[in-house]
Amino acid sequence: MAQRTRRPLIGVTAGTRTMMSGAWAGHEAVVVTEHYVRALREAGARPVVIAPQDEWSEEEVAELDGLVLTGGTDLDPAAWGEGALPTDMTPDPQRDAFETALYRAARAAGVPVLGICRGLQIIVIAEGGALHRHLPEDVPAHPRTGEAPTRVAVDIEAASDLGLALGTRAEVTAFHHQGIRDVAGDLRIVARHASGLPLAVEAATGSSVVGVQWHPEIAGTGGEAVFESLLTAIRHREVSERTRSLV
Ligand SMILES: N[C@@H](CCC(=O)NCCCC(=O)O)C(=O)O
Repeated sequence: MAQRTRRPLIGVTAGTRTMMSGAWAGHEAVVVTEHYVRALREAGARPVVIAPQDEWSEEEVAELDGLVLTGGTDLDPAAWGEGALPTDMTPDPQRDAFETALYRAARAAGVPVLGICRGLQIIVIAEGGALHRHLPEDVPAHPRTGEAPTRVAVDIEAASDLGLALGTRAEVTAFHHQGIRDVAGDLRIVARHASGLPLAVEAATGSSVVGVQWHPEIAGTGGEAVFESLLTAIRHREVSERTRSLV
């Protein structure tokens, strides 16, 4: 086993899917694409998959160095006071509640958070915001990104962690049919598409929170800098905690 220093421990959330074949057909499986694990490993981190069937205490979340909220199905619109629509993907309220609790515990503990696609939407709703339910109807000027992974251009605030990581304009891979309608709480919009649709948020104060509507974990899409930015936030936290303990 290679001798190495302790890599930052980053929790990676997951969804569930029913096994379709084999001895365990009909049983639930924990699912996360390997892209997230590979992207974190290549950034020098130690990814640990967090099963949505589990329950983590605030103390256990505080043991993490970072948290990545991953992509997946639509959120339950009841969370922001709306009803079901025919365009909705089947929500997973248990996963919604679990990831929202993880996010809140991470924020309380000062653990840096990166939200990707659905993960960004979990952050927006947890902070009191709301989502467009079906972009082809709600923002017709926005490219159709719900049918297949699609390359789109995004304009990024220079004075933001994402701006430092990616510059003020980037081409990214998007795969979503819902999007940010309103942000609230401690979030600020730091990136938009030319259609006007917000595509990324960051926390205005406190520990690092970055949420992107696109998929930086997909290899060859230029997303590495987003994961390096998470690792930088983790290092900054370690240094500030070490400095605080010396005072
Ligand atoms: N359902 C929401 C979020 C879309 C999303 O997270 N897509 C990625 C799915 C693949 C993965 O698991 O990463 C929407 O459509 O807006």
